[in-house]
Amino acid sequence: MKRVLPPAPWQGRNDQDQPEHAKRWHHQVEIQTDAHMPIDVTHGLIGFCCDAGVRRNHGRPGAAEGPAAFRRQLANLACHDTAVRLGDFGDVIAEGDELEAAQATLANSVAQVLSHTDISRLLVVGGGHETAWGSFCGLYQALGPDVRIGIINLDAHFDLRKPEAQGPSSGTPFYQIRELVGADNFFYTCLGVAQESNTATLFQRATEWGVHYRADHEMTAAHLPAICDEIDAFTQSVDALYLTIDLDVLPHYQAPGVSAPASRGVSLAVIEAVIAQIKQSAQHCRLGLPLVELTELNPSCDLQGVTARTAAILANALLSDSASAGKPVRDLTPLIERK
Ligand SMILES: N=CN[C@@H](CCC(=O)O)C(=O)O
Ligand SMILES: [Mn+2]
Ligand SMILES: [Mn+2]
Repeated sequence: MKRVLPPAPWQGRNDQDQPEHAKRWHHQVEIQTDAHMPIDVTHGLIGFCCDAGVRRNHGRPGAAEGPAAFRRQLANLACHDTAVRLGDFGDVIAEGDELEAAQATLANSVAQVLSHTDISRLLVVGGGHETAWGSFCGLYQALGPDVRIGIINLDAHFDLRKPEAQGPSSGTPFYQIRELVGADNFFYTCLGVAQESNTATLFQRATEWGVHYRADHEMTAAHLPAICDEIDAFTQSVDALYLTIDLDVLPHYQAPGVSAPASRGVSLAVIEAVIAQIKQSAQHCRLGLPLVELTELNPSCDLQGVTARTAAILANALLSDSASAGKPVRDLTPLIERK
């Protein structure tokens, strides 16, 4: 198991017309070339190159290539928040079926970056949703067991499967997290659940475990005021937020490049509004939103890079404060009457 520097340089357009006002993300990136040399950045990025979790969950492999496709798309997006300096801390690469070792390396990398840098937010990109187990363990390691971590998962799936004989997979991370933190410290909300993609067993488990969830058809613009209130209430019961986004929460035409594309899905506009609300609510949370994540990007199933580009657009919203998705939800929904 290893952690390596980004395999390809960050490249993009260099506009000659007033270049100081023509910044793109590749201009804002600093690569950590020496693990012992601190870099002066505001945000961080770690890639997780892993197919083992999806393979064990009987899905379509290809997520190991996600971080590279993501970097290529983010590099050329215009960056309007030039205060952002994004530190690229490289990729954790899983070899073969060595899932648990790769997750442990990811956890150590996340904990190291969160504990030894001054960044306000770390983005983990890649893998199937088994990434969440590594990321969460890193956050838990960095914050300590007494900190109540609220998990917000935007996903068509609960991912509350009990690990089977072959071990954990992309379908088990939140089951594993509850085992780690204990029932009383498990604060989990799952938004965008597709009824036909989760068995009755999983719905029953979610209900018994007090998981707050919303179905995909309850995630429209008309539902945003209620969703915002729920996010606010959830945030008030925890010390820190961890937002994980499984790209299969989006409709298949917005995110075809995932293992399990959604027929219905939640629109990008609603996902962006939810992100904006989470960022706003996190300001009232003692430890904010230190960790965000984008999973299940599978370039081998993608069409014209649309899923990678969608992931990059979401990253722009997660990491920058001047993207349209950074505006308070209430400003984005002036026509919706609040209850
Ligand atoms: N992370 C993915 N989880 C889903 C995959 C479903 C599928 O492949 O159809 C799950 O295990 O339920
Ligand atoms: Mn998932
Ligand atoms: Mn999913």
